[in-house]
Amino acid sequence: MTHPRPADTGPVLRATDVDVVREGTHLLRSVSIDVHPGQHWALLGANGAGKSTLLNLLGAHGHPTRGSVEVLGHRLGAVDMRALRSLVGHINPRHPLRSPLTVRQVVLTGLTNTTEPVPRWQPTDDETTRAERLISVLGIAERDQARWDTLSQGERGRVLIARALMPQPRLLLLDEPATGLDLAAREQLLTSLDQLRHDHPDLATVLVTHHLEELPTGTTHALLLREGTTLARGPVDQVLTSDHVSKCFNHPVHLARDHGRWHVRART
Ligand SMILES: Nc1ncnc2c1ncn2[C@@H]1O[C@H](COP(=O)(O)OP(=O)(O)OP(=O)(O)O)[C@@H](O)[C@H]1O
Repeated sequence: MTHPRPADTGPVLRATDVDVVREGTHLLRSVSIDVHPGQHWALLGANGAGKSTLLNLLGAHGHPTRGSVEVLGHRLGAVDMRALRSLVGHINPRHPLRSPLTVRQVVLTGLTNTTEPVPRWQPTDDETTRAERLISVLGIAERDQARWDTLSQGERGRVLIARALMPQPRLLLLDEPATGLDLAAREQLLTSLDQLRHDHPDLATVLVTHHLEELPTGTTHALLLREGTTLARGPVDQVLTSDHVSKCFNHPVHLARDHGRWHVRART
């Protein structure tokens, strides 16, 4: 086993002909994806299509049954998975924090990769400035000193994105980040994601959702999964068509894009 260091060139993610079989069932079948710096992928599919299964592989949380997965240039199976995971910004929506930390303290725990602050550890001035900048980009600057247990679900989601970005990962994985948010919170989150992508042009992201309305305007590519197989994959305007989305969700829909955002309605 080697200790991984992020490779500087090539795709940040490469999955090639991946199968995942659990208890005799194919959860993924021959799925491939290459994600390069600066690309922002949407992973779409109906309930049970295999999105979370694929995202877990891409975040080095599991191994494929067949095929290969390379994360930041390191092939799963040949590196220390825990160390590799620490290089990927992966957000756990059920962040298991118990103590009443402030927004800023939670964001800073992204540097120590711990839930609670490490005793006697102090951030440098640069690290504190970066935390402040991320808190501002994520639109939660007024809540900087608010305690975690007083935050709304939408605010917590944005704190966790800022936390995941503290170690300056080259890859950010987002699993349904807008689930449960009200209209304003969802729109603030999407604006923040677009701002983030603008500020960090080399950052790559993969975002899972079933709702096309929840895609940020900066989405560049999409992979549509249906029953564990790839229905379409590539640049977003080629993949997100009414025909593909109707097949993906097994329901006739009309898809439109307006001011960079997508809207879906049932076809009559
Ligand atoms: N360990 C397992 N053993 C057997 N089947 C599993 C296992 N884990 C997941 N599944 C099944 O695999 C399928 C894909 O699950 P997955 O969570 O990846 O789908 P998803 O696209 O993320 O779905 P959702 O949109 O509902 O979150 C589902 O039918 C699920 O029930």
